[in-house]
Amino acid sequence: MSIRTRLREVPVEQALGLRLAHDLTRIVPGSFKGRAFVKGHVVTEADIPALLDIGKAHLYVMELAEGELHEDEAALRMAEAHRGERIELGRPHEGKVALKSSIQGLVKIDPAYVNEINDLGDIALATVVGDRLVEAGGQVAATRVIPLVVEEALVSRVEELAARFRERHGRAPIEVKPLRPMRIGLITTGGEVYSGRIEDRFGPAVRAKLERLGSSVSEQALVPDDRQRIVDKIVEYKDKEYDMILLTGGMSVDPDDRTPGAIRAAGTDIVRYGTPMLPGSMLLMGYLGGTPVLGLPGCVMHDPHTSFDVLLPRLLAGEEIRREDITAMGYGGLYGC
Ligand SMILES: Nc1nc2c(c(=O)[nH]1)N[C@H]1C(S)=C(S)[C@@H](COP(=O)(O)OP(=O)(O)OC[C@H]3O[C@@H](n4cnc5c(N)ncnc54)[C@H](O)[C@@H]3O)O[C@H]1N2
Ligand code: MOO
Repeated sequence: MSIRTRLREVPVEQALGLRLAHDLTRIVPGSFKGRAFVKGHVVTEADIPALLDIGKAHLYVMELAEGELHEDEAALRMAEAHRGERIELGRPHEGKVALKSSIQGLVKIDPAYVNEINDLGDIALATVVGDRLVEAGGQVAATRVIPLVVEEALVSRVEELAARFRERHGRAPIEVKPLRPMRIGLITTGGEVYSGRIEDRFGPAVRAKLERLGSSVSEQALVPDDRQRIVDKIVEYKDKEYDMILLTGGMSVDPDDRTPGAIRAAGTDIVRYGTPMLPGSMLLMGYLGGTPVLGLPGCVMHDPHTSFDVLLPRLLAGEEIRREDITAMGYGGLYGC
């Protein structure tokens, strides 16, 4: 690629609307040294006296050749091509444009698409990992071109790939899904809690995780380690049409661990018992007539980043969790346990 954009020297008074070819420095001895004007800045009426003040009677301006784009415009056009619903663009800063979420939600980014764009060369598209929670105002990606000036054809190619993605998938390559407020039934198993030997600490922890994402526990039941009692409660909560049923306690290998068997016996289709993520490996994911049913292992009570915390935003965004989604959680799923 040979760039034909040229530098031209012009008197300051004739620079209105032209683009600075490089940063201009201002020095005030003892108090300031820094950039007064940034490379790529388009000169305005008000800038002219300020430029004369820092001793610039002539400037180098950039004359973009036909079919070439300045880095700021290239970044803006690419960001616009990638972005979908609930994504806002930042202003170009040092040639890069940020994509930020306008809400708390689930960020969707297609990894194959990101690779395809970066494989074009002369482009950086850096993103967070998709299918994760993003807070309102949180940055999910940033993009730029590498040289100061690029062929417009490169940006057009990005726009074509983005358009093709939209056609195939019915959505933009980068977007954020809103979370739905859900009503949740919580079943707390464990004889030690049921009998009052110890205070329930799982309930408050699960409530806090749900409320932070706009959902709430509608009802909580304490149940002893008795398979039939747990089954009955699951069926009761299904009949009450809660959006999701969560169970805590008894998820591992002790003789008193009745919860996975009870979830199965209630008629739940088990997507997977056991999740390749640490912490949270003993999590069970299933569906009972379309209602998500999860068995939550002990670490969910005290650890802020478990397999439950990864799956919850997806469930609240209304996504169905499949076996392959659980399988994929192992790569990058070691958080320390
Ligand atoms: N040999 C193995 N040991 C453990 C395994 C395993 O697979 N093999 N799994 C480990 C993992 S991972 C977890 S997590 C823990 C606990 O799993 P459970 O979900 O079965 O938890 P419990 O045994 O029911 O309880 C553990 C601990 O937490 C207290 N607890 C439970 N519920 C409440 C509550 N609502 N409020 C307060 N405290 C609660 C309970 O009394 C126990 O002290 O197992 C590992 N070990
Ligand atoms: O499932 Mo355990 O909760 O990994 O620590």
